[in-house]
Amino acid sequence: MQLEVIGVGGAGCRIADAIRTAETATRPFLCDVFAFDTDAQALAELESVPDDHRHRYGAGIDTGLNGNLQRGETLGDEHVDELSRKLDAGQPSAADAFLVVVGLGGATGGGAAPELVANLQTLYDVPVYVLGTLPADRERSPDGDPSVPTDDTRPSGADADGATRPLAAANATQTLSRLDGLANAVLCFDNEPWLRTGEDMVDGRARLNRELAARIEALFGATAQPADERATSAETVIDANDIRRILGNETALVSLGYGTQRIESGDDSGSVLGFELDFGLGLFGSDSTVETSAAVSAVETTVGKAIQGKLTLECERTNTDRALLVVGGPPEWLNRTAVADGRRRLESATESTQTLGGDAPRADSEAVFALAVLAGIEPVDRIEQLQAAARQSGQ
Ligand SMILES: Nc1nc2c(ncn2[C@@H]2O[C@H](COP(=O)(O)OP(=O)(O)OP(=O)(O)O)[C@@H](O)[C@H]2O)c(=O)[nH]1
Repeated sequence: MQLEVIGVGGAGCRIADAIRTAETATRPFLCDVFAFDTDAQALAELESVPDDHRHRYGAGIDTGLNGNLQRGETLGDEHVDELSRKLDAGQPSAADAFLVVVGLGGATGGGAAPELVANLQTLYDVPVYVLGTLPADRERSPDGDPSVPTDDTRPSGADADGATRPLAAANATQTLSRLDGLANAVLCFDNEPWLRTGEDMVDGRARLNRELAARIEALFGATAQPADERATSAETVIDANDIRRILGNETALVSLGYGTQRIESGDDSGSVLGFELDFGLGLFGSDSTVETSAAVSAVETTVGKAIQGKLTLECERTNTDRALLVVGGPPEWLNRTAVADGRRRLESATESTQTLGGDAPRADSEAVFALAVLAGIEPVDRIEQLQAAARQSGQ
């Protein structure tokens, strides 16, 4: 499966950048990655999006819209054709799906995303997903930078008690409601629980973006054709149709769970943990075998973390309509029975009757991972909290 990623606004572009960095040469899953922003400086600071795939729009706006969603929507409306045309610098028609990435609390990304999603839906015959971050409670400015003063012309103010800043909350709920019926699904990442105590968005965002990018790579990378034709094929392949079936096409909210465990391949003394010694065949070559108990335990542990650990958006697991489990890692660690048990465990945790599972062998990896996709998770407390914060601000 080939994914076309389009970041819009500061958060969207940084996360798109992190996704491109997370892609591995052995499992390419990205068609193109584009970054669109009104903020020239933020675009210049990206690391992996090619220069000719970065585009600044909105003449006369130098440092973003500072949370003014109305302006963002107007700009999105005015520039949507220009942004869509920019995609022709890549290969959008080869994409199996689009992923439009935005920080939902902002104005540039939130303002343009619904227009862009609607336009992509008319131009291409593949699903258009949104990956959106929810604003953190501790934010004091729309881009998460506490040093940026609040714009007094805007209808909001920082909450003394630390509750979600009403403007960011109002922007997020308004953009989510505009996306309803346009995006095939909205994958959510709630910034607040991922920040550490005392950490603000600017300090924490690179780490958060890496966490999120690892999950996106685990999901869409599982569908990639390995670059090396000799690579081990999956027992149960996950393809674009499976992803389409699970994410759906009714703007379901989606949360991702993830667990990973480094595998012990050896230590200085030459003894081997987890591996049965196989001197004749080369200790760590592809002929290495793994103790069944070690493989089963690694799969069980990562699946447990993916299902019961911290999600990108906390929700009642039993509310899930559809679910998918991907278990990946070196092929000799992907114990078939344990992977099948993991899928059943996800099915029972979510009580979903539509649960798929598959494996993603990665000969070059030193970890086993599990990714759980929970789709159709509404109602979600956190979204209701943001709606309440938005109402409180009269937005
Ligand atoms: N996870 C994550 N969230 C971010 C990041 N940067 C900002 N955010 C969040 O995204 C929201 C929107 O910020 P931006 O993306 O900078 O806003 P924008 O779309 O550029 O809009 P304006 O700055 O208002 O023009 C903020 O309220 C934060 O919640 C980031 O790099 N990673």
